Amino acid sequence: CTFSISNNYCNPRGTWCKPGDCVKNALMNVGSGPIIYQLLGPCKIFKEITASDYRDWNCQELQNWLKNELESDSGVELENWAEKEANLSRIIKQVLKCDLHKSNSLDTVILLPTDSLVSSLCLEAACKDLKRQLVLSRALGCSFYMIDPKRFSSLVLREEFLREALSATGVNSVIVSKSLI
Ligand SMILES: C[S@@+](CC[C@H](N)C(=O)[O-])C[C@H]1O[C@@H](n2cnc3c(N)ncnc32)[C@H](O)[C@@H]1O
Repeated sequence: CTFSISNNYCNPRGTWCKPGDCVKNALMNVGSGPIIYQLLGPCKIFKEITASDYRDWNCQELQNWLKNELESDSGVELENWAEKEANLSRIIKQVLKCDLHKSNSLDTVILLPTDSLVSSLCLEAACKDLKRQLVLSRALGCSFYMIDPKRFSSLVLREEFLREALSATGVNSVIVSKSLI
C-alpha cells in the first residue's frame, strides 16, 4: 500500500503534500471488513487510522458505526469497552473503498505513505495464488473460513514461505500465530 507521489497534490484532508511526504503515526488497514476488533490495539499507538475494504457494504457498516459512535459520544461516563470504541472512532479518519487487485488500490484517492499497514485475514482472502505477494497473516494452513452458514476460501500459507517472502522484501519482524482450524 505505497502510493507513488510524483507531483504536489492535495490529499483527502485538504492539505497540500509534496513528493517524499509521509503521514507519521498513521496506520492503513486493508480488508477491514465490517468490524473493528483488529484496530482496538493499534488505536492506542497510532494517531490516525484509515480503514478500507473491497465490499461497499463493509465500508458502509464501518461508516454507520463511526457515525453512531460519534453521535453517542456525549460525555456520559462510559464502560471500559465503550471508551475503547469511542477512542477508536476518533482515530479512524476515513473509510475507503479498496481493491488490492488494482495497481492503485484506492482508485482515485491518493494517500501519503503511512508508517504501518495491517492486513488481518485479508490478503489470503483476496488472492488466489502466491505471485507478487507480501503476506502478513495469522491464518497459517487455513484453506477456508466460515461465516455461518457460508464457507469462504482462504489461500493455504506456510510459515517457511512467509519468512522467505518477508525477508526478501526487507521486512525484519513478523508475529505469527498458528491457526486453530
Ligand atoms: C476474512 S475477512 C477479514 C476481515 C477482518 N480484517 C478481520 O480480521 O476479521 C476478509 C476481508 O477482505 C476483504 N477483501 C477481499 N478481497 C479484497 C480485495 N481484493 N481488496 C480489498 N479487500 C478485499 C473482504 O471484503 C473481507 O472484508
